[in-house]
Amino acid sequence: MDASARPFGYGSKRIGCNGDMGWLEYILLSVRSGSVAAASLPPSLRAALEEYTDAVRGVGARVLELMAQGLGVAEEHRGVLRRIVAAPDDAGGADEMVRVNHYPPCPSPVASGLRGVTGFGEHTDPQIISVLRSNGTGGLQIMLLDGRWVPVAPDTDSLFVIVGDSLQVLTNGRFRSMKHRVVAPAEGQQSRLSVIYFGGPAPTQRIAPLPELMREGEQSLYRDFTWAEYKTAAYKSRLGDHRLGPFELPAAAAAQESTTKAGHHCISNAAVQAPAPAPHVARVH
Ligand SMILES: O=C(O)CCC(=O)C(=O)O
Ligand SMILES: [Fe+2]
Repeated sequence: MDASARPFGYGSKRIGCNGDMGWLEYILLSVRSGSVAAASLPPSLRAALEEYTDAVRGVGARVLELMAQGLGVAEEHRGVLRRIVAAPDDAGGADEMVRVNHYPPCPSPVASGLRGVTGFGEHTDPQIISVLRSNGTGGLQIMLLDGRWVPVAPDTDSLFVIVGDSLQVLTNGRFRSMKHRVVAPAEGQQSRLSVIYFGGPAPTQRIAPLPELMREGEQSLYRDFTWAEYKTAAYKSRLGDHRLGPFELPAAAAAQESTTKAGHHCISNAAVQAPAPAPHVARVH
C-alpha cells in the first residue's frame, strides 16, 4: 500500500505530499536530538544512526571547509560553512536528516503504474550538503548544465557529495545545486539501496550569501530568507520545481544564463572519493 513519510517515518512510492511518485520505499529520519522519530527507534538502530550521522557529518564538514578554502576564504574564516551545519542546540540545532531509499527491480512500466521507471524524480536537495552512499547498483544520474543526464557509476567505497540549494545561495551561485534523479533497476537487476545524510542549518538560520565571499560591490542574487521559510516552501512544491525561483532576484536569472552560455564549469554533485574510508563508516554497512 502506498504510504507517505509525513514528514518522517516509512514511505512507499509517494514522495512528499504533492503527488510525486517513485518506484521506491524509504525511511526518512530526523537526527535532531529530541526528535520523536529518532527517540522511537529501537536502541540498536538509533545507535547505528547516530554513529553513521557523526561520521558523515564529519565528511560533510571537511568538504565544506575545503570548499571555503577553494573559494578563497581567509584561513581564520574557513569554518564559516561548516559551522552552519553544526548549529548548537541552543541555536535551534542543525536540521539534519537521514534517508534510506530502497529501489526494488521494477517489473515493467505498465505493472508499476508509473511512466517509465522513475525511482526518484529529478530534483535538487534543498539543504546545504548531502552525503550519499549506495550499494553496488547504478541508477543515480546527474544533470549537466547543458541539460544532459549522466549516470554516476556505482562505487561502494565512495561517498557522493551533493550541493544543496542553500549552499548555492550561501555562495551566491558559485556552487550550484544540480538536478539529480534515480532510474529504478529493471526486472532481473539488483535492488538499489542508498543512504543519504542531509545537512541542513538551524530553522532560524539566515540563508544569504556569506559576507566572507562577496567581492566589493557584488550584489546578492537572492532575497533574504531563513531555512524554516525555505523548507516550508520546498515542502509545498513539486519535486522537479525550480524551488529557488521565487527567492531569486532578477540578477540571478541573468547570471545563470550567462554562466551556462560561457560553459562555466560546475563543481557540484561531484562524486567524491573518500580519502580513506573511516572504519566506523564502513562498519555501519
Ligand atoms: O537514492 C538515491 O540514490 C538518491 C535519492 C535522492 O536524491 C534523495 O533522496 O534526495
Ligand atoms: Fe536528492
